Amino acid sequence: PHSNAAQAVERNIFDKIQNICASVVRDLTTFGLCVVDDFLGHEIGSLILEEVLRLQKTGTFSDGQLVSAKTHGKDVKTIRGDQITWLDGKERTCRNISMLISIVDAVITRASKLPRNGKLGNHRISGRTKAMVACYPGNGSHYVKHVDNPNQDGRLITAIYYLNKNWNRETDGGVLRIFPEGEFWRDNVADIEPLFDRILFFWSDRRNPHEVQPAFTTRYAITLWYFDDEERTAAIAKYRSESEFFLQIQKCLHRVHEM
Ligand SMILES: O=C(O)CCC(=O)Nc1cc2ccccc2cn1
Ligand SMILES: [Mn+2]
Repeated sequence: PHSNAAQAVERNIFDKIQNICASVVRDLTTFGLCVVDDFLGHEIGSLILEEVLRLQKTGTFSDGQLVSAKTHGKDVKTIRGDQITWLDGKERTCRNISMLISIVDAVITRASKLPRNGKLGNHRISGRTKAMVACYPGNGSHYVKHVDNPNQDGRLITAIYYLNKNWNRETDGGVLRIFPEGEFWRDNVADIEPLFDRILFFWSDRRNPHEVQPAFTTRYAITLWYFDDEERTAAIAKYRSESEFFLQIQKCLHRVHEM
């Protein structure tokens, strides 16, 4: 049996998760996005940051794709964009990142099962991608405006956990600018600073085009994408039939060459 103190802590965490789920449902339904600050607390956030820094030191990050920085329309130099690595959360060396993943899983699962769960009510969520750990080197690297899931690949919600202590948008840049569609926003944008221990949820589809503005300090984030069951199943079936189709074409072409 737990001590009273442990029971109090457990109840506190449970209440916290309940409140977060309620705000995820309310804010996704009303604004198409939801920001939660002080998600895990300073100690756990710092442990996660340490693991990410260790991953970077051990060179598991891929080299970020090259992006050309344009000035007055001329390609002045190609700079490295974000460096990324994918984790399934079972790695022994990333226990704290694994804990983050299971907590976000719990929040999304519970939010999608709450009664009166708004627009989440139309979806069954039972899967997600691996966790993508991203690092912007801070050399002015940015991410061009895009939609995460423009063509129904199954991804419903993007969840991004930020790890950047003492971030100052004036000097460090790196703001995530979302151009949400929907009545509430009209022509306004949502500028999200990548603050330490902040988590952001938003619909992954065309409702939320977004860009990362040039970052001038190293900028870390961990992203998870959650699948809508139906859309994901359809996307896999479509992918299978398309690759079948291309295999058939290849065989025909191959036969033509042999003739
Ligand atoms: O770091 C942020 O604030 C968000 C950055 C961001 O949008 N990253 C991102 C990264 C992606 C990598 C591969 C495929 C699609 C992707 C879509 N979005
Ligand atoms: Mn994106």
